[in-house]
Amino acid sequence: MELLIITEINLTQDLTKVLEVQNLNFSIEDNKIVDDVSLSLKKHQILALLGQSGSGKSTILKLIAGLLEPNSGSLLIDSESITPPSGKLIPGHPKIKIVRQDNPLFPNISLRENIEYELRFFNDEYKAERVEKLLKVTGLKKAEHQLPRHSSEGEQQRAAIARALADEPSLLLLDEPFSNLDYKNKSTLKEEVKQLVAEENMACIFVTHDISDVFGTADQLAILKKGKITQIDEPLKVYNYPSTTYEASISGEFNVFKRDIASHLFGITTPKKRLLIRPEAIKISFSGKHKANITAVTGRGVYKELTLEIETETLKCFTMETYDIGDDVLFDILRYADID
Ligand SMILES: Nc1ncnc2c1ncn2[C@@H]1O[C@H](COP(=O)(O)OP(=O)(O)OP(=O)(O)O)[C@@H](O)[C@H]1O
Repeated sequence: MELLIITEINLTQDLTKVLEVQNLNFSIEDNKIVDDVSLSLKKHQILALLGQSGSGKSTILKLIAGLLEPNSGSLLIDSESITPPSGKLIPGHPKIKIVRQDNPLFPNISLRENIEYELRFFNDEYKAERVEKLLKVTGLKKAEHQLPRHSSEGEQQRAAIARALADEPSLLLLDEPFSNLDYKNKSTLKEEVKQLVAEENMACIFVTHDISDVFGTADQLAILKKGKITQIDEPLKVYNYPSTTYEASISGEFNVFKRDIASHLFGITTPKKRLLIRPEAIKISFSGKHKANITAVTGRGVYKELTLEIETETLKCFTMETYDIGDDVLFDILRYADID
């Protein structure tokens, strides 16, 4: 009978769930820094945390890593409760690794030796095999004997990630892993992180200020405001259908119109107070339904931002085509979001 009950419990457990955060709260004196945060992550999933500076992104990572003790809430890793750091000699859970910008590599040993150091308690055979694999997947084989100070920012960042992965964690936490990298290094590292998360059978949370880091990398995007998650969903859903102008402004540019104006100008009836339109959702074409006049053209690198005037309203859109101030254009609205 007892055996039967245990089997039933195991069957209801989601074995792919790596992390479960429930109602996490953290304050410093009266200042609420993390406010009732809940989230969960399965194996192979990547979650991005995006929010204004000071919205609590790094603090959430530190709480999950066990570097800070929450005031309340619970954390489960691989369905096991994590003990908060108080009284522990080494804080944190061995299956959770965090890479922060302020925990640099050991300066006087090579990138390879930095990774090997994490594996010092393992036997030589496993150590050699693991280091080789990590050097390969992080693209560091050529740079393995370099000292950190003789290595590029990208190589140092990759070595810090490889070092964190040495001991096969279930969850990798990355605090702003892509900042300070040039475009090429950034896209390489983003691809490597995705590959590592899949190959190493783990989950990952990364913090960023830049929405472009999120697309193509993260499966889920959480927007933070004053310590609270205000929206969490697939990145494109958050981008195309932000809940409020806060989520919209954190993730890009937008146009917003009051309900009656939207109905009058575009014939769109929103059930909410306002209509939000991303500049990319406006398509200029000869068969467009709406007519506007171009009042400004601003260069934005490879594309241009056009300001369109319709009656007394203006609306911004992006284009790769050449237009001049004063041109009349026809356009369609491909997508919009209803917001309060
Ligand atoms: N040790 C501390 N003492 C007092 N306030 C703190 C401490 N650590 C963090 N804070 C405050 O908590 C808030 C959240 O900080 P946190 O570093 O988590 O934000 P963040 O979203 O990661 O910001 P950024 O994007 O600028 O790195 C900030 O207002 C910060 O000033």
